[in-house]
Amino acid sequence: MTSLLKSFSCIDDYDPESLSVDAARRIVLDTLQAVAGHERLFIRQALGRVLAADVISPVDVPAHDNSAMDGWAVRHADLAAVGETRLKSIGTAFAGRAFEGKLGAGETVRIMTGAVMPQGADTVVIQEVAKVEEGAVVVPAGQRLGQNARRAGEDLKAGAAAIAAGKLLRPAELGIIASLGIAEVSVRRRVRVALFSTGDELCSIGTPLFPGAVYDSNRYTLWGMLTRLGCEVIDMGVVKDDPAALEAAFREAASCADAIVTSGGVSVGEADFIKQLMEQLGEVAFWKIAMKPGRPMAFGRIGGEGKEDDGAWLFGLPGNPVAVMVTFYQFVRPALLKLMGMDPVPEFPAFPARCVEPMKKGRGRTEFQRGVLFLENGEWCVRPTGHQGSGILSSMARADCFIVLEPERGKVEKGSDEGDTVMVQLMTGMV
Ligand SMILES: Nc1nc2c(c(=O)[nH]1)N[C@H]1C(S)=C(S)[C@@H](COP(=O)(O)OP(=O)(O)OC[C@H]3O[C@@H](n4cnc5c(N)ncnc54)[C@H](O)[C@@H]3O)O[C@H]1N2
Ligand code: MOO
Repeated sequence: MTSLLKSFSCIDDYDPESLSVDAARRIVLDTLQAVAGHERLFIRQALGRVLAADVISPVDVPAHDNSAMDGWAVRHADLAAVGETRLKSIGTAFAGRAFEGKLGAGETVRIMTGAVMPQGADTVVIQEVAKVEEGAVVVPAGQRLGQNARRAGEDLKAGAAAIAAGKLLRPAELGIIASLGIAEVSVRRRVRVALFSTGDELCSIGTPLFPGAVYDSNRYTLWGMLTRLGCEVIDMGVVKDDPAALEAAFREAASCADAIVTSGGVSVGEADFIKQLMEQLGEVAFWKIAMKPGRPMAFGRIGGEGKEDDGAWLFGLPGNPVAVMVTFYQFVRPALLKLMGMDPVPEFPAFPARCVEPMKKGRGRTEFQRGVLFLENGEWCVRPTGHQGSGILSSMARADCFIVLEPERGKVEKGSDEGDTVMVQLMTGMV
């Protein structure tokens, strides 16, 4: 098979036993390309999709000079530098109903917010500072030329790219596209992700637990994270720890999906077949990362004979429920954003916070603890969410951030050499 991963010379150089989080993320992002398919959608359907081509503005926005405030449209040159100026009102301009005449010397027009600036006027005096006295409009000194007037094209210029290809369409972008009078846009097609859990101990909800069994929760957290990303999810259920069943599932998934996300079976136990099958059916880029939780995570490709449009990228996530979510947010989410066509793929928003409880930390690996942020005397603080075992999913459900402890860092403790300041990655509003 022609290698899709061969262009990564770093793959020859790294020690798979200790691949850093940054290196693993770089390999994933450098390997993947956006899916090729495009479709045209009405703008409401395009929410959460990625633009496939620049949106070129056919018009200036705003289309004409207009007032930003309710008040009086004036000619700045008429205003006295000192003292008051008395002007004669000659009409009214409404939004959507322009004043047709032209301002002459000493004249003003009553103007509403959004109304087209009358010919000759260059400045708007807000009504709160002007007085109407004995039929005259009295304007105090100190008005700035051009104040409260919005210029044609100041938001977007006709002929320029209003939104670039590669942008994820959020409500602000939908509004911009609508402001151009455009009803349809070209977006990348949805990314198809096949998903299955592996493990003989897994029981699906709706069936009673047999001795030693656990309910399959990973398929639900993964379905939720994938759905919020806007992927088309192909849920293939639970696959037993059996090489033949797993091989059949991989082949089926690779024939219909762009990416496959599995949970479980990536460690070194006697029923852990994922990496082995990946080697047999495709290629493995890496399978171990210097992090906790999520150390045994496999990334590679299944099938495809070296062609981009065949086969599927595989993310073999560890079975522990917290490890699934951590590896998803750290690697799978940015990878899927890249496949969706987002350019650039954004970094996880992160900032320093003071950790209010001491934490132990092993050197040599990145740890992703779960925490809750709060403000104390104007300072962002973070409290870990209790027991941090990688099977304790409630530690994740209570959290709104990851506390990221870098590889070289030891403990977190006030007064110690390493102190109590930690980096946190904000999880709220993600995806
Ligand atoms: N000798 C070693 N043992 C383990 C190592 C190691 O390096 N050497 N790594 C540990 C780490 S770290 C992790 S993480 C796990 C990952 O193992 P697997 O990916 O093979 O996962 P499983 O063994 O299948 O399951 C682990 C754990 O998670 C539960 N699980 C699995 N799938 C689900 C699911 N869909 N829903 C809910 N819970 C699930 C499973 O029952 C296990 O308790 O390996 C360590 N061992
Ligand atoms: O990587 Mo594992 O998730 O720590 O238990």
